[in-house]
Amino acid sequence: MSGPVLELIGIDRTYRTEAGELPVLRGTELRLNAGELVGLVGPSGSGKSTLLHTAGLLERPEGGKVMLDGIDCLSLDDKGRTAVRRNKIGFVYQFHHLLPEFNAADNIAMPLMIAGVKKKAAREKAQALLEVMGLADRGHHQPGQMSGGEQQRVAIARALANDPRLVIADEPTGNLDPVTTERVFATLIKMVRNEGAAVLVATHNFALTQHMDRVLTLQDGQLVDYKPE
Ligand SMILES: Nc1ncnc2c1ncn2[C@@H]1O[C@H](COP(=O)(O)OP(=O)(O)OP(=O)(O)O)[C@@H](O)[C@H]1O
Repeated sequence: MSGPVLELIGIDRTYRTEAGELPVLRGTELRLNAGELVGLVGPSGSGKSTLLHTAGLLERPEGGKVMLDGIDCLSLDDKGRTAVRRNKIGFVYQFHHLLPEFNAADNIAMPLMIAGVKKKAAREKAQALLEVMGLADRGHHQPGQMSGGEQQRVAIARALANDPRLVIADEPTGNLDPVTTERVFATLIKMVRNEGAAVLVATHNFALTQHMDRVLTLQDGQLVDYKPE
């Protein structure tokens, strides 16, 4: 598909708190193309999570448009937005949120089955992803039987299971040591480049930004190119 994967157009998001109104996104613009890996850095409280939640259709802004593969997502009803989220977006979080009572293969296969893929095909896809992640023989292990880095690779495989067009990652390697961080991130990059997805990664880890095509930061609610001092 040609055209940008994700377009945020004039996004406004203001939190209303007891202390008054807190504008976080102000006419924010973003365009992400297929195969593009974009980092989002900036101080705590600058609005990174708000931006990711907006792009991931988890939060509804007061103004603007979220276009995903040309679909005007905010004009959809809840059911339509949920379908777009399930079919087109993969999420990776700092803490993996794997289901502890299910093994690695089933954790990866689950979103596929929820999306209507038959069990056998979902299991085959899960196994293929485990192989890419270097975890071919770990499918039957539960998260508690795996290291932090292995669990995070399972979580990335789960996020990529339904071939998302957009991957949203919030501190995807936040709780990992530097060596595991590089390994996990390299795997994420490899998969994303192969699949041609677009990726938006919020991180405090500047070492990771060397792998990115562009690095942005939020300044007064607007995205600007990040320039190291
Ligand atoms: N639900 C909410 N209600 C009120 N204020 C909120 C809410 N969520 C976030 N905020 C405020 O909005 C601002 C942006 O928060 P956000 O979580 O997007 O920042 P962040 O850049 O992701 O921070 P961090 O790096 O610490 O995760 C902060 O000042 C935060 O306190």
